Amino acid sequence: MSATRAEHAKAVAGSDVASAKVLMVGAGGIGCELIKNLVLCGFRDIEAIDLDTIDYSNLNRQFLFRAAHVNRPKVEVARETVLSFPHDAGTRIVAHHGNVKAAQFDLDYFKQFTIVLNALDNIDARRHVNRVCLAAGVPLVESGTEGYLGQVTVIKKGESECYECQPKSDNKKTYPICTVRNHPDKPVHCIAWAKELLFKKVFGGEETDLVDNSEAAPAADGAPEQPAAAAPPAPKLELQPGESARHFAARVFEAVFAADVRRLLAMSSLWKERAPPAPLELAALVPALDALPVDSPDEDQAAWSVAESAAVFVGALVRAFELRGVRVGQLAFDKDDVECLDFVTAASNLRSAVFGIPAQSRFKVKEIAGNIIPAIATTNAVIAGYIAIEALKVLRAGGSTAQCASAFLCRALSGKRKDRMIVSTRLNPPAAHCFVCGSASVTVQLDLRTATGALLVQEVLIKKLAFHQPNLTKGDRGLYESGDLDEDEVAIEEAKLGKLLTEPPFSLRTGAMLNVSDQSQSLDCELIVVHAEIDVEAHPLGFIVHGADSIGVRRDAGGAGSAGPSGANAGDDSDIEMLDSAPVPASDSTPTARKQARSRRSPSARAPRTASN
Ligand SMILES: Nc1ncnc2c1ncn2[C@@H]1O[C@H](COP(=O)(O)OP(=O)(O)OP(=O)(O)O)[C@@H](O)[C@H]1O
Ligand SMILES: [Zn+2]
Repeated sequence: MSATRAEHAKAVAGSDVASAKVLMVGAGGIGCELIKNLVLCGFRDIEAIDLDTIDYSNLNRQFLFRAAHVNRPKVEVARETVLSFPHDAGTRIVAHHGNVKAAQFDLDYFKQFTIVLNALDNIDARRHVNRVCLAAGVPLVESGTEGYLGQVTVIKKGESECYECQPKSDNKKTYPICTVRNHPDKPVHCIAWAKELLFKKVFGGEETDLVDNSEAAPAADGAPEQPAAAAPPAPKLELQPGESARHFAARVFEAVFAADVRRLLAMSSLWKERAPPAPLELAALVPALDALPVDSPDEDQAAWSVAESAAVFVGALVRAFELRGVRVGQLAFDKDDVECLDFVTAASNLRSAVFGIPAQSRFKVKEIAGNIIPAIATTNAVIAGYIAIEALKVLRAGGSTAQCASAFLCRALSGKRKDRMIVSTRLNPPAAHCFVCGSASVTVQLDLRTATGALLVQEVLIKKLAFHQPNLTKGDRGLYESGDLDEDEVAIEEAKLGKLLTEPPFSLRTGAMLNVSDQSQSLDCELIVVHAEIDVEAHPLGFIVHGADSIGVRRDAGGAGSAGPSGANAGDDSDIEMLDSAPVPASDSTPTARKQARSRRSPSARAPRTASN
């Protein structure tokens, strides 16, 4: 935008803009565009929060960043670069490098803003900002992009639907852990195994058991089927002193594609109605191990043969040690890292060979394992433009959302006249069933014979319902506390997590009515705990949240009172999560699995820093 156009925008917007105090959350793809729009529109009092640092892969579209900025906090560089553009002399930008969920960004912090603009990439952070803005009564412009699709909407307490009024799917599929570990039947199960279990064990130093012994059927006398009962603990897969990388690779191969497969074969109950797996033998596939070339293969589009996969498996491990040395054991999967991708492709295809599943090309594995939906710079630019437009409407209406709309950027011409890329609709009113902006209660069904404090607090309250620091009470009895606690108090609260919900301090019975409150989100709601036998194949997390659940089925969507169980995809570590590669509708601003994982980094892991001019 030229200086003249900026002058024009300012004249149109008037003094509301110059006097507004605006908070932007996220300084990535959308945020870079947005902060530039804000400054050029004449906003003079801006604060921005982002927890990330600049990566090379951001440079193609996060245009405020250059190669020299790599590893610096995004938010600080965004501020510096944008202040090098023409701007009002009085423009003040405060950059906070930190997590928006950190204690310093509390209700009082949010209350000072005229408007908050989200430029985030994950549901968890969006839910948090949604809650704090509702409590603070500050209008929030929410946005998201995915590939060519994008969306902007405006949220204000009592006026419009909040971020959590409508069901959100995070586009992740979960696969039952037992299927992935013991009896895969799809390529994606093998890719999930290679990426989430084997890779983390070999490269990430995790002590994962690759076989689930609990699946061994009990024999007639009640003892588990052999050899599961006598099964040795999973061997550690680490390079031994004096061992060559090639021989280590061969040992890993033998452990996971032969010994583990024999362990599985011995669980005969698994193979009554399934074709049994067939162990592989490395010597038959790679006859001359010591002379094996270790280069990465050129072939990307066609699936490798089993022998080629075996060779790539060894080659990728050898190269990883040559290139990374002692850092093997602390690596995280990166789809753009050749060794990572070769290893995961080869390992998943070898596993597929064991179970008679078709092999996949490296290209396809990259797509599935890398959760790839390309980020498109133009989509971000269009959406950031719309965020600014909606923000201007709110300011002109004195903080009201009456003139605002939800805008959807579509992939093809759309709308009634089929002549628009951007379709807008009126804002929906708040949903009565929402436990966040309304006063509905939440019901959770779990098996009270086995459910622990950890299941209720960590899985239900934190992961499923997105509480940040939940406090749990029953009447005037405090059951669990989190947040601002000293070390001793933390130890006391942590000890409760191992307790059964039927035991003190919980002492819950079916139908118990609890209160959950979270000061960091200024949210409280009623939680009803109901005992039920949970079908763990259908609900691998071990609970069902439903009833007046904003992430279950809507009551007003036909199933009065019969809200169905919510999806089992709220970030469960006991299942394997993979992003479905299918594109999502524009109405769903979703994150990638990687991004969600990043948002779960604790605030303290990245100490907030502040810079201002
Ligand atoms: N809890 C949070 N607090 C502060 N900032 C956050 C939080 N969660 C996400 N963000 C920031 O939101 C921004 C989202 O932008 P975007 O998705 O374009 O970034 P990106 O992850 O670098 O892009 P890509 O994933 O496409 O490479 C990121 O810069 C990220 O750091
Ligand atoms: Zn709501």
